[in-house]
Amino acid sequence: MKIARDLDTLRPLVAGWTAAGARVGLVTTMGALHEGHMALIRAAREGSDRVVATIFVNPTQFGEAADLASYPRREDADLAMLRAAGVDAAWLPTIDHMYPGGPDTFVAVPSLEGILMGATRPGHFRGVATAVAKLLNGVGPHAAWFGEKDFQQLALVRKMVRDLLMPVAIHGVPTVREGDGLALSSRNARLSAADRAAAPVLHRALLAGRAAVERGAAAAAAEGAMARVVASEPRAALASADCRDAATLAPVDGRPASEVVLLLAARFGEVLLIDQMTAEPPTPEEPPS
Ligand SMILES: Nc1ncnc2c1ncn2[C@@H]1O[C@H](COP(=O)(O)OP(=O)(O)OP(=O)(O)O)[C@@H](O)[C@H]1O
Ligand SMILES: CC(C)(CO)[C@@H](O)C(=O)[O-]
Ligand code: BAL
Repeated sequence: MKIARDLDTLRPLVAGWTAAGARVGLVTTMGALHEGHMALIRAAREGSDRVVATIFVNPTQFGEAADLASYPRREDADLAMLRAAGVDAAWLPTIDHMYPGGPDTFVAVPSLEGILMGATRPGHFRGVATAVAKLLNGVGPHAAWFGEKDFQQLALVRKMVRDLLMPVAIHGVPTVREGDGLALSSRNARLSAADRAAAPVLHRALLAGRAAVERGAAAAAAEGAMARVVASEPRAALASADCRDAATLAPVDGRPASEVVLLLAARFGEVLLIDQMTAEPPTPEEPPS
């Protein structure tokens, strides 16, 4: 596996592969890798001839300096995991390479960046869109893979790529979970033992929300069902519980007519965890013929 820190190293490598007819796939990460990231790498390997993985803790998507400072960094272990997973090149850009002269030019997706998690973390998605645009431009892949756990991020990246006519396919990968249902996340390592034991309440709440949607309940009732399950866990502080149209993230009035996504965010101590699940409403009864 090649390791590149600047574009002068990365670009000739990718250009050589592309010239030889290889399809180059991309997986972007912020490091502290786990099995969720490995699922993205496996999907990228299946859909590409060469895979580039990036590790970059992007400062412009962090609101609180403390969150950025405490973000886990484990470069040696991460590189060993990428190598073992068959990644062809790891790109670890420096802050100066990503933001020469400091952050100035940004990519905005106003319809998606201020809602849901964007309301809880102002500025976060502008930073994500900007970093992803730069990583896509740096590598020039035929396709890139993102986790459904960060559902709003995936929707935002799809929209940005469509709106900016970027020649890349965006693929979603289902959320990888621990045996007790907790979605794998780099942030889980920051949970106390008691909060770690409490955190699977998010998954149970999503299952309750999905059951409500599948019974034909209104979106507000599914949101209420999720909120009640989270409230039953004293260590969890609910940040948001939403039932939205899965394709557009628009609010749903009354009973959903098509696939929805249930989105949950809750704090366990200082740690904000998110999770999501899609759900299909029951098909309406066929009118008698
Ligand atoms: N459990 C998971 N299953 C599938 N994909 C995941 C999972 N966790 C993260 N990903 C995906 O991995 C990519 C890189 O995410 P990132 O490096 O921020 O990891 P993370 O564990 O989500 O970290 P954080 O704690 O900041 O949320 C994103 O596309 C993200 O959606
Ligand atoms: C997509 C991403 C790499 C942008 O910094 C980050 O938000 C992440 O790891 O999910
Ligand atoms: N996985 C999303 C990155 C973040 O929370 O900043």
